[in-house]
Amino acid sequence: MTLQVPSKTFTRAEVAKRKTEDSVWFIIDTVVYDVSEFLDAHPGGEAVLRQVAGTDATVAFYNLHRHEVLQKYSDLAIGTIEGEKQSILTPEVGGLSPVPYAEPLWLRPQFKSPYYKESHRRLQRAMREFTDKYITPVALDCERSGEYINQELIDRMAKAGVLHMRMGPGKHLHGVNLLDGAVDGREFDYFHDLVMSQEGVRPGCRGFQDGNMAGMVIGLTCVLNFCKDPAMKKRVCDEVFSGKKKICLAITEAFAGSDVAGLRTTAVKTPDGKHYIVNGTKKWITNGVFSDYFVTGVNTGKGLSVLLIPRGEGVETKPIKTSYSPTAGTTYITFDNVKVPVENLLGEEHKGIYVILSNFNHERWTMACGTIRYMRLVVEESLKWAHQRLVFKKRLIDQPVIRQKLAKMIALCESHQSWLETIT
Ligand code: HEM
Repeated sequence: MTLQVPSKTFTRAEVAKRKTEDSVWFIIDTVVYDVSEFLDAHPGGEAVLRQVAGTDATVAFYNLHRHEVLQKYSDLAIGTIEGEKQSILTPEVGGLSPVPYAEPLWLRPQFKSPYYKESHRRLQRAMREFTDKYITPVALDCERSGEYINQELIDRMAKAGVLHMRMGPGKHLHGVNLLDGAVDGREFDYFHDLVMSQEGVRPGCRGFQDGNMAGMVIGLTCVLNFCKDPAMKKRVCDEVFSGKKKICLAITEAFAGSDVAGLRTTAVKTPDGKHYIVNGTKKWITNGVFSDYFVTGVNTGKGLSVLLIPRGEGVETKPIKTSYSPTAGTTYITFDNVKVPVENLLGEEHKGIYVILSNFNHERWTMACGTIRYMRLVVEESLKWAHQRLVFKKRLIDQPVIRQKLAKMIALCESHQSWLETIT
C-alpha cells in the first residue's frame, strides 16, 4: 500500500516556485507537502525545511526519519507529482511486513512448520488486525504521556475474548467468542497462546506492554488454579474477564526481590480463625496503582502463603517512577492491618511457594514469547534503517561490519524463535 494523499496533481516546476517567506513546499517520494504552517512545529527546526523548499527532499527526509512520520503527519500532503508514482510502501493494517526476517518463518510462504494449523493462522490474522487497529494507537499515546490504559480498550479486549486468551489454554475459554470465532476455545493450545503473546507486543511500547493487563496475566492464574471456593473464583474471574475489575500479583518487596521465601509482609490469624490481619509493603508491583485485587505473597509464620486481597481499608498504593513509561502502573503498596477472610487463601497455608512457582511457568514463557518478538522488531527496524541512512555517502548496509552485525542479530532471533517453538 502507498500513502493515502489528496488526488490533486502538480508539476515539479510548480513546486520549485514554492520557496518564499510564506510558502514552503517540497516533494518526498512524489508526494507534495505544504509545510508552511508546520515550520514552527517541526521538531528538527524551521531552517532545515527552508533549505529544501521547492526541491525533491526524499533522500534528505529518509536519512533522518522513519517512514511512519509521514503517516502521522499525512495532513501536510497536498497531492502528488503529475505522471509519477510513489515507490515506498506503507504498512497495511493487519498485513505482514515485506521486510526480510520481520515475520517468523512460519508466516512466510516459502517455509513449512509442523506446529501451526489453520486456526493458528486465522488467529494470527485476527489478532494482527486487532492490534494494529485498536492497541497500537493507544499504546503509542500512553507510552508517551504516561497515562494508564483506557477503559474503552479494556472493554474492547474483554468483548473480543482477548483478555481470556491471554491467560492461556483452559476451561475459562470454553464457550467464549474469541475474536469473532478465529479459534474455538476448546481447541486453544499453547501455540495459539504463543501467537497471542507475540502479536500483542508488536506496538513495541515496553511500558505499555506491562500496563496492558500484565498484572492479570501473572495474577489471575493463581485464582484460576488455586482458589478453593468456586463461587469466589467465578465472581473474580467474571469481573476481571469483563474488564470491570483489575488484578495484579504482589510478591516483591524492598527487602526481598527474587528471594520470595524471605518476605516480611505478615498475615496473622485472628483468634476466631476467620480472618488474617495483613501488615507490610510491596514494591515494583505492575498495575498495582489501578488494581482492585492484589494476589499477595505473605509470611504466615511457618512459611509463605498467598492471599487474594481486595482493595479496601488499610490498602494504599502509590506510583513508583521507573526507567520505562509510567503507563505500566508500577506501584509501592502498603498493607496496614488489613482484614482478609480466610476463604481468600489461594492454595494451602504455608505452602504458597508452590502457588508462586507454578505461576512462574506460564509467566516466564509468556515473557520469552514477547522478548523474542521484540528482538524481531529490532531486526526489522535496523534492516530498514541500514538501507535508509547515508553516512560518508554510503548506506549503512553497504558497510560489511553492519551486515555482519545484522547477520548475527538475525541468527540469534531465528534460533531463539525455533527454540521457543520446540519448548512450546
Ligand atoms: C513532511 C515532512 C516532515 C515531517 C512531518 C517531519 C517531522 C519530523 C519529526 C516528527 C521529527 C522528530 C523525530 C522523528 O520523529 O523522526 C523530525 C526531526 C527532524 N527533521 Fe523532520 N520532518 C519533515 C521533513 C524534514 C526534512 C525535509 C528535513 C531535512 C531536510 C528534516 C530534518 C529534520 C531534522 C534534522 C530532525 C532532527 C533529527 C534528529 O534529532 O536526529 N525534516 N522531523
